[in-house]
Amino acid sequence: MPMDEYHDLRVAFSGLTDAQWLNLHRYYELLVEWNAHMNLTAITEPVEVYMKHFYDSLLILQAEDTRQVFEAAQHVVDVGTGAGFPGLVLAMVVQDKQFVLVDALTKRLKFLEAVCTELGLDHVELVHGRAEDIGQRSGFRESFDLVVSRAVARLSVLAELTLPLVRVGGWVISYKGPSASEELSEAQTALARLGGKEAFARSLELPGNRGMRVFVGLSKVSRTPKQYPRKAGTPQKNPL
Ligand SMILES: C[S@@+](CC[C@H](N)C(=O)[O-])C[C@H]1O[C@@H](n2cnc3c(N)ncnc32)[C@H](O)[C@@H]1O
Repeated sequence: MPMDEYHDLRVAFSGLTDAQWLNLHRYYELLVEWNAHMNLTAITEPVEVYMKHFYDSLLILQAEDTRQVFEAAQHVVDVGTGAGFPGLVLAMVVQDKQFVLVDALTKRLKFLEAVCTELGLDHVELVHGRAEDIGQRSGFRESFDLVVSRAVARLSVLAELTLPLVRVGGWVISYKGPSASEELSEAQTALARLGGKEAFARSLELPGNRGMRVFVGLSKVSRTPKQYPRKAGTPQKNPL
């Protein structure tokens, strides 16, 4: 990486310790290495990975309302984490919480396992499965303080994949883009049925014209009725 780009990145990530910075670097190397034989990310150029995956994942720590929710949470789950965004990046810089990373694809979990083992991230649990099934499982259902999720489904569907996992009083923070307000109006029935309530939509710019991140915060105000989530595939085929 050219020195000026390295310098700009170091400034963008200046809140990190040297150890965290080195861990992110190793994560980057493993991501690109594994990506050569499996589909983990379309973005591989170093600065773009750092900004669009790592920096974006950590943006939740920057706005006041999202940071407060995140800091108050002890037990966090990332639904549809893929190659670890945002959950694994957050776990690399925050050691005093328990993180669960869920994904439906085994091969992505294998990659995450390799990263966690090499970097000694023993506060991260990897769970293979569909959110619809995990949301009905005891030990997972209504047991998390916070669900985070990026690029998994529209809010009307995502609400059914995430709200059943959250305890009453907990939160879902979804990493959305400019379609957030449209998705929110489409999701009102789902929120009402699942015990969720729209609490905030916070927009932040990614540096260098890389687009806008809109965090949608949903609070869990009442228990989710037992029939939700419905069986795997139904939320997507027939959104509430
Ligand atoms: C487009 S990728 C996004 C990955 C990552 N969150 C990111 O932002 O780069 C969507 C991921 O969600 C997972 N996924 C989709 N539906 C799911 C479900 N119902 N339960 C668990 N994982 C799911 C997919 O396997 C995939 O890894």
